[in-house]
Amino acid sequence: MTRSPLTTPPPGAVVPAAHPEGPPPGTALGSHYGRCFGCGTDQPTGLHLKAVTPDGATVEAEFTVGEAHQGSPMLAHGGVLAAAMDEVIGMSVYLFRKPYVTGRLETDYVLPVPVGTTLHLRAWCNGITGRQAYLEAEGRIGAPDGPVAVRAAALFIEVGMGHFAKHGDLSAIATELQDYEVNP
Ligand SMILES: CCCCCCCCCCCC(=O)SCCNC(=O)CCNC(=O)[C@H](O)C(C)(C)COP(=O)(O)OP(=O)(O)OC[C@H]1O[C@@H](n2cnc3c(N)ncnc32)[C@H](O)[C@@H]1OP(=O)(O)O
Repeated sequence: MTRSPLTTPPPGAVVPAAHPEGPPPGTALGSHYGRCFGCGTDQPTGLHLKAVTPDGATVEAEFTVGEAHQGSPMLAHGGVLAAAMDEVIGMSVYLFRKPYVTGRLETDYVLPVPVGTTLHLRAWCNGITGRQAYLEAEGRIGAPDGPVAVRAAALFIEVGMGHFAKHGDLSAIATELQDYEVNP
């Protein structure tokens, strides 16, 4: 992965263990919000990521590129692929049971991804220090050990739930998402 210093964990950043109250290994991770473009089931043109955590600390997911996801004819749009990486990385950091948002997302596009391809995504944490979490993901074509098509590195910033109350609609999240403390 080609990455900038902004997404490289500094010395002293720690990779957390699975949270004791997090999902057990093998748990399917449902959608956090039905209208989410990444994982929502009520978003017709969304990515409909299907995710599982194999170990309570990382995420594996599948995303099948559809007609609605094209950039050039019958090939996935780069922004859509970045959205898939953002989503799977977001799912992985929320395993640590604190709300984070994307601060920076860097993407390497390695292979074109045709419509109809199922991308096998994997995301993991390289370290957390203070409010900053350093994460990484890859997307492989056709199988978990298929050729790498996309790689991403990200900096996520921890926020309080007040972030969503101030800037968005906390009640819409809170009604669907029971795992988080909703008081800012
Ligand atoms: C509910 C469950 C749902 C569960 C959801 C599961 C899946 C969701 C997946 C999708 C995730 C998204 O797309 S989230 C949506 C896209 N992202 C956003 O909308 C975020 C918009 N940006 C912001 O709101 C803000 O900029 C923040 C919160 C990121 C940071 O603002 P702040 O809180 O005031 O903090 P600030 O002091 O600026 O920054 C804190 C530290 O981080 C550093 N920092 C901040 N931003 C950056 C940056 N872009 N690049 C480098 N470094 C940065 C600062 O230098 C500082 O370092 P130092 O001085 O401490 O060293």
